[in-house]
Amino acid sequence: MSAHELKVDGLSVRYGHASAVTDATVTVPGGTVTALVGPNGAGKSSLLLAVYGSVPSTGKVTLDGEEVSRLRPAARARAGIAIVPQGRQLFPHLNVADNLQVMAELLHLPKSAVDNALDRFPILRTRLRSLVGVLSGGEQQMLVVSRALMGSPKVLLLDEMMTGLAPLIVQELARTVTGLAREGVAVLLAEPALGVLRSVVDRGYVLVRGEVVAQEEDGGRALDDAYRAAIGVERPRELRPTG
Ligand SMILES: Nc1ncnc2c1ncn2[C@@H]1O[C@H](COP(=O)(O)OP(=O)(O)OP(=O)(O)O)[C@@H](O)[C@H]1O
Repeated sequence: MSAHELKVDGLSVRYGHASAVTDATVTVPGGTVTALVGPNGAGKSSLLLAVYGSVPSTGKVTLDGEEVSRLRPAARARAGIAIVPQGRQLFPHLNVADNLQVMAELLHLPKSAVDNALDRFPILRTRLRSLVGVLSGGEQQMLVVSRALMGSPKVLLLDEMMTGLAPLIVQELARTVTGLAREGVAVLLAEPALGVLRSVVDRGYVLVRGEVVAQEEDGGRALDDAYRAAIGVERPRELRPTG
């Protein structure tokens, strides 16, 4: 698969008179995991939602050189942009299969798409008829990722995907995300702290008060340092290089 590329150029999001994102320029090349880090309220979700088209914005979003900024969310999804939203946004009173079916219909996919979506996380096959509300947090997140992957997206936006999950689940999801990036998907993950994701992140941006204040190309550890410098927090002693 060839590598895809998402470009966000001069993107701004306003809610009434309040500015959530100001003139953000971010590139997400396929083949790498790109992170967007910033404190709570920095505008990470707003930027991701604007790329997906579910909040209004100004600026330009292009996917593989084609402008998608004027498309509605369903059309952007069909163009290849997928999102794992913060808070998951599943239908808790529908079962696993029906939650996937809803996305299959949105993307105009054949019935077999539901079955294919389960290949990444086989444990979900054993839960097909379970109501989503009774799944564990980890299973729900696997379902959200499976749902996002149904249309074989070119761009995957992940909003605080790891929050509140057990370390083993985080590792499994991180492996999946890295694999997708290596397949050429342009992966952008937003987190308020990288934590264990430091080791899977290749490059990224620091967002503070809606503005991109730093860009880092040298991996998650360097991005973490840039983030700490931007918000004026020192790295804990155990994370500092020795010697
Ligand atoms: N629907 C909305 N209406 C009005 N203001 C909003 C709305 N959504 C977000 N905001 C405001 O926009 C700013 C950016 O919020 P956003 O959720 O994008 O940040 P974030 O970095 O994702 O934060 P968090 O990590 O807490 O989700 C915040 O000041 C927030 O209060």
